[in-house]
Amino acid sequence: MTDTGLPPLPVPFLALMEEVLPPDLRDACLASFSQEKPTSLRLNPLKGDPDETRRELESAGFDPVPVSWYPLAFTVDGERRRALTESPPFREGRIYIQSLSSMTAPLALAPEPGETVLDLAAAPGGKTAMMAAMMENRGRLSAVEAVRGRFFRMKANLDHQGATMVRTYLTDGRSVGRKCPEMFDRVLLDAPCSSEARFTRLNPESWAHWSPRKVEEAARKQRGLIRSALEALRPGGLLLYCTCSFSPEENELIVNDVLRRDGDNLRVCAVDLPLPNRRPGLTRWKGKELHPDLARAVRILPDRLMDGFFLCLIRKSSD
Ligand SMILES: C[S@@+](CC[C@H](N)C(=O)[O-])C[C@H]1O[C@@H](n2cnc3c(N)ncnc32)[C@H](O)[C@@H]1O
Repeated sequence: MTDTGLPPLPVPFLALMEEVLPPDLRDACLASFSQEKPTSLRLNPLKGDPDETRRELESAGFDPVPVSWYPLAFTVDGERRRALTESPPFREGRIYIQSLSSMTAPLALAPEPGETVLDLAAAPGGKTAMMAAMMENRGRLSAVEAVRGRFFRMKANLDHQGATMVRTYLTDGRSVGRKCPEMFDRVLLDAPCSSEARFTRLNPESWAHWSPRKVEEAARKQRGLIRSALEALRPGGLLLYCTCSFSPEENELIVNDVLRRDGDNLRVCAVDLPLPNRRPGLTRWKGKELHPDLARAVRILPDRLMDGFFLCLIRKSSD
């Protein structure tokens, strides 16, 4: 037990945070692991008029607070979460409860109606459904998931959200690049990861399965998935790689690996998201210089509203 009376975070994790967090923000970031965040939600235009849904939430006393960088996102008091899940807008799929960090990935990739898009690690489908809404259910959106139980949960979620354009595939994402080379305009790889950004001292179970070895296992899978994602991307297309982990081994080092192998054909692009808590990706780790383009990757630092997140937008050259 520590000052707050809450269980302490694991020591190796705290050592990692010491290295990856900017010194001036370290205390505030670490304090966020002890705080209950508000519940965030996204209005779903595929199932109802967003203005009407927002007014309905207001009339029901949820006091939705707008999020400055995304007009369809709101937060409500965390104590109202249960009531929210029992409300008609939630039951009818007109809102989706989703972390704010999670919403940044589709926004950074910015799929457009009519495009051909791949979500390579998609369950439970929150980002897939958001992309279907951004694409107005027009074009082609393929969602791949390797774990059977999660796959069927995703299908039910997509159905509930009115994401009718999505084709779902129960398969290993590492095989997709080979089967569908250069097919997609945009690819989202929200990679399976060690989920370090989900840790909360309010629930020690959140890190029960974590260890530095798990990070290495996740990194191995991520290396296979990113290669498949790049193979599936058409020349000139965009890949968004993201995780909810802090470990550079799962983030910058994964991208560094593909940039070193195929740097002439890949370029890291700037992500246009006005978040106050974003910082550049690392360009140096454990005494090793990384590809300088990684400064254009984004580390979202945890705060009282958002979980930590990593985003990297990569364009494949068109020739
Ligand atoms: C971070 S979660 C995705 C969350 C999802 N994008 C969302 O926002 O709802 C990563 C997913 O990848 C799945 N996964 C793990 N290994 C995979 C593989 N080899 N191919 C495809 N999906 C995989 C996991 O089961 C998990 O559902």
